[in-house]
Amino acid sequence: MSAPGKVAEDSVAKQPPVIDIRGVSTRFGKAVIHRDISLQVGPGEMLGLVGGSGSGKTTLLREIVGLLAPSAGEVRLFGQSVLAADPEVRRAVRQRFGMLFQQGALFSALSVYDNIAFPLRELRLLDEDLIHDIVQVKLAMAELTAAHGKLMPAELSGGMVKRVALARALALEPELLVLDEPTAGLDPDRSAGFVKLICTLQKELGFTVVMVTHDMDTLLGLATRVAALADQRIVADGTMAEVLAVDHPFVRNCFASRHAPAVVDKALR
Ligand SMILES: Nc1ncnc2c1ncn2[C@@H]1O[C@H](COP(=O)(O)OP(=O)(O)OP(=O)(O)O)[C@@H](O)[C@H]1O
Repeated sequence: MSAPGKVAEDSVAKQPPVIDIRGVSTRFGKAVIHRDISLQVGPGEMLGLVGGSGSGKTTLLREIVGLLAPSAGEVRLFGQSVLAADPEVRRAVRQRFGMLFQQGALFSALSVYDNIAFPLRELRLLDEDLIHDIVQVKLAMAELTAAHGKLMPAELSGGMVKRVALARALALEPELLVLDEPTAGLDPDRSAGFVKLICTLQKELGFTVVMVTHDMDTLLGLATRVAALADQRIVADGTMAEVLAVDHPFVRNCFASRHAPAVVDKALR
């Protein structure tokens, strides 16, 4: 008979990874973007995906959330295929992650309130009183007030747009947050504030994060693990210190920027 602690450990060990990318290859016409990529991300991890321009980072994020089918291989979220044939399975998987993509951050014709309420209304399960209460909670989580709810997206600063998009991504209490360049277009102070907000919420709510970023401060502030995409594959994957130890031209160039000393110091501390 196994000890009670052993049973608990076994059940944790059997949890499927939150993201399971298996043998993914991507082609657009003759261009090969990914070649046989496999990558698993476990609960609570915060993975930063880095790579040169055009290396296929956003494409991989689109495949993770099921917006694009890989040419070969499969992406599973929470143990289920994101492109499952059964629409009920797809819907259930869809409700377990939130995303914040660079393009189309908010619906410009809807108020802040209605943007955040949108995924809640889509469920067709909640009455308007409950939706109202949830929207207020999400506004507060994103450090916004009820008054912000009345504004239209065009009336918001860049930082506020990001916060509203984050509030909307968190509306359904996702277990996974997918972020494409979350701090792009923000000045360093706003960027640092947004990174801090995501970190605080992740500590409170425990969601898993996968993020694409070019910004070293964002990477250092958020990622507990880094994967580098180059030559159509993952050429480095691990802690920042482990990635820095990989001898690959992209890794050397990427971290040989003006930020390199800070990155190396923080990673190796
Ligand atoms: N739908 C598509 N049809 C054809 N080619 C595409 C499509 N989507 C992306 N590509 C091409 O695939 C390559 C990878 O694009 P992707 O946007 O994933 O790169 P990225 O690493 O995110 O780049 P960046 O850092 O510049 O945003 C690019 O050459 C792009 O032009």
